[in-house]
Formats: sequence, C-alpha cells, structure tokens
Amino acid sequence: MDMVTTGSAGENGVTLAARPEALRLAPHETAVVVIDMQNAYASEGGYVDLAGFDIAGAAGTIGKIATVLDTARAAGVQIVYLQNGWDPDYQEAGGPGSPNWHKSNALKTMRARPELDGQLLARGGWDYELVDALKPQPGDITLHKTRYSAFFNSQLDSTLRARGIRNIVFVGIATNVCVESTLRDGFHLEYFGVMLEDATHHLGPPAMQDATVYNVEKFFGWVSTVADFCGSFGQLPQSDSKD
Ligand SMILES: C/C(=C/NC(N)=O)C(=O)O
Repeated sequence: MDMVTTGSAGENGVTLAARPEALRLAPHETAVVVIDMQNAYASEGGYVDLAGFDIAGAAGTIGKIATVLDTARAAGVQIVYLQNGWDPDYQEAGGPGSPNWHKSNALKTMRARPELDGQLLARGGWDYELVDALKPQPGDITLHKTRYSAFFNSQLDSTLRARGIRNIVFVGIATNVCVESTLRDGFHLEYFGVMLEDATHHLGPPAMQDATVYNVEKFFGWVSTVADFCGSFGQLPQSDSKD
C-alpha cells in the first residue's frame, strides 16, 4: 500500500486510509478543523437557507462531525472550530470597495431584504452561533474568520504552529467554498490537508462536491471518510494518545 508519512509519525503514528494514498499521522501533530458549523450554514432559517440554497443535506453532516469530534478528543487530537462572520456593524465585511461586499450572498441577501439587516453572520446573533449539537468542549479552540479561507487574517496559522500541528483533518460546510479555500491555503503553508468527504457538505449542485473531492485528491491533499478516521484514531488507547 502506498503511504505518505508526515512530520514525526513513525512507529507510533496512526495509518489513515485515504485517497490517493494512505497517510501516517502523529496524533499530536494533527488537528481537526471544523469549518463554519453555524446556524447560518446548517440550520433552517439561517443565512444560506434564506439566500435560497438547498440545505437539505447539511443536517446529515452534524451527526457525522460529532462522531469525528468524539473520536478526536479521545485520541488527544486538537479540535479547532471556525466561525465565519463579522462585527454587528459589518465593518469587517468591507464596503463597496471590497469584492466581499459584492460577492457575499449574506450581504446581498440583507441588501435585498432590509428586514434581515444585522441578522446574518453578525457576531452575537443566532445565525453566527455554532449549531447546538456541536458546541465546543474544554480544550477545544474556537477562532473567528471574516473571509472564506480560515487562514486569511485569522489566528489559525499561529494557533496550529504554536502546537506543532502539521496535519489538518477538515470537516464542515461548505465543501466547495470555505473548506476548499482553507485546505488550499493550508497546502501553500505546508500543512497536510485531509478532507473527510462525508463530513462536509457543498453549496450549489452536487457536482460541486465532486469537483472539490477531485481537486483535493488530485492537487491539494487527501480525501478520507468518517469511518476510516474513527477506525484509525479510535484504536488509540485514550491514556496513550500523545504518540
Ligand atoms: C458562500 C459562503 C460559504 N461559506 C462557507 N462557510 O463555505 C458564505 O460564507 O457566504
């Protein structure tokens, strides 16, 4: 079996079945990064629902991600949650001089429906909050981001580097927007990125999920599944999980 060994993963590493080849990962050099599992992206009445996207498949990712996080915590793998959005006055979103002002569907939806102004992706509001089933637990880290890539203008890179983390396991929404943007930036920052395909969900037609899976597998990282992640990391003895 072809295998890529990352960082200091040697005899005590964990082998994760992945495409295009298996990975050997040291648990203490690995983080699960949870992208934007907020009401905005995963709940009825949240931003992407109001903006007209089909969110039917989003709810299915919540239980899958919860399973991944339970396994990761027991294995001593760092969990980092990202929350996407802006200050309540939307200064961080940028004005007409920013492409974000023109492309953000949240900002466009609020301009089209002024009664929603101040509600979508605003820190402090329900839309910005993580879904109830995925609340952070002690030891988890939660970071804020203001653009699609979680590496842009955020604390993510320094948070991971300070802990010696080399490998990122991605779960969350949306596969083809914030997950892919972050995985791509991580690749350029020398992180090994693994996307658990059944713990992510796309925005737009189903072909978008397939396109990101292809991009990750072929160009930017590795693709695995919840069952494979839990099968590998779930075998670690809880008291001996720091490699
Ligand atoms: C379109 C969009 C995607 N966000 C994400 N978390 O992938 C947005 O935030 O507007």
